[in-house]
Amino acid sequence: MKLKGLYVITDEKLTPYDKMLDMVEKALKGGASIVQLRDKNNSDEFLIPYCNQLKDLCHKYDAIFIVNDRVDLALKVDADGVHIGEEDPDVVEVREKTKGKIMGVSCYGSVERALQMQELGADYVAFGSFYPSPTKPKSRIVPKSVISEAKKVLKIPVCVIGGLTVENSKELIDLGADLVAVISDVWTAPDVEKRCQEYLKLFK
Ligand SMILES: Cc1ncc(COP(=O)(O)OP(=O)(O)O)c(N)n1
Ligand SMILES: Cc1nc(C(=O)O)sc1CCOP(=O)(O)O
Ligand SMILES: [Mg+2]
Repeated sequence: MKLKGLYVITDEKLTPYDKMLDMVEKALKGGASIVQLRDKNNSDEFLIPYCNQLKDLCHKYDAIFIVNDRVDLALKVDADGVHIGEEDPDVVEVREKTKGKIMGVSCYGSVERALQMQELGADYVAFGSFYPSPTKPKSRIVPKSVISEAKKVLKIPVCVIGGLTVENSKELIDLGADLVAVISDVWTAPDVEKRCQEYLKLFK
C-alpha cells in the first residue's frame, strides 16, 4: 500500500451503487493505489455494506481505502483512512480519533496550510483545483507553482486534484505531485482499466 500514483474517487452519479464495485475493480486492475468513497447524501447504514466491500476489494489489490468527510463512518468500517477539508470536522480531533489511520487534508492553494496540517499529523495533503472541475465547477483554480513550492518544504506526499486528465496531469507529476486524484476522467472513460493504466505510465 503506497501514497503514490493514481487516486480514484467514487461519485454518486458516475459510479452508481449498482455498478460501483465493478467499476472500482477495473480501476484497481488498471493500477489505482487509492480509492476514496465520496458520498454527500446517503446514510451510514446504506453505505456500510458498500464500504466493507470496497475495503476488501482494495486490499485484494494492495490498495488503500479512504472515506471522504465522514470520520465516524470511516471508523465504523475500519477504513484505512479519511480525507477532510476546511468544512469538515476539526483536524486535531480527527487526528485524535483516527490514530494509526491515514489522514489526508485538503489545502486548496495554500502551502502554509499544508505545513500546518503536516505538523498536526496529516499523512498527505491535497492541492486543487488545477483545472475547471466537471464534478466541482465552483472550485477555485490554483496556480501549478504551488506544487513545486510545497515539495520544497513538505515531507509528506502531495496530491493534486481538480479537472485532471491524462493529458494535463503529466505536467503536475513533473512538478512533483506524488498522487493524482481523479473523478470524471476515469469514470467517464470508455475503458476504465485502460484509462487508469494510462495514468500509471505518467509516473514512470
Ligand atoms: C484527494 C482529495 N483531495 C481533495 C478533496 C476535497 O476535499 P474537500 O475540500 O473537503 O471537499 P469535498 O470533497 O468534501 O467536497 C477530496 N475529497 N479528496
Ligand atoms: C472532490 C474535489 N475536490 C477538489 C478540490 O479542488 O479540492 S476538485 C474535486 C473534484 C474532482 O473531480 P474531477 O476529477 O471530476 O474534476
Ligand atoms: Mg470534505
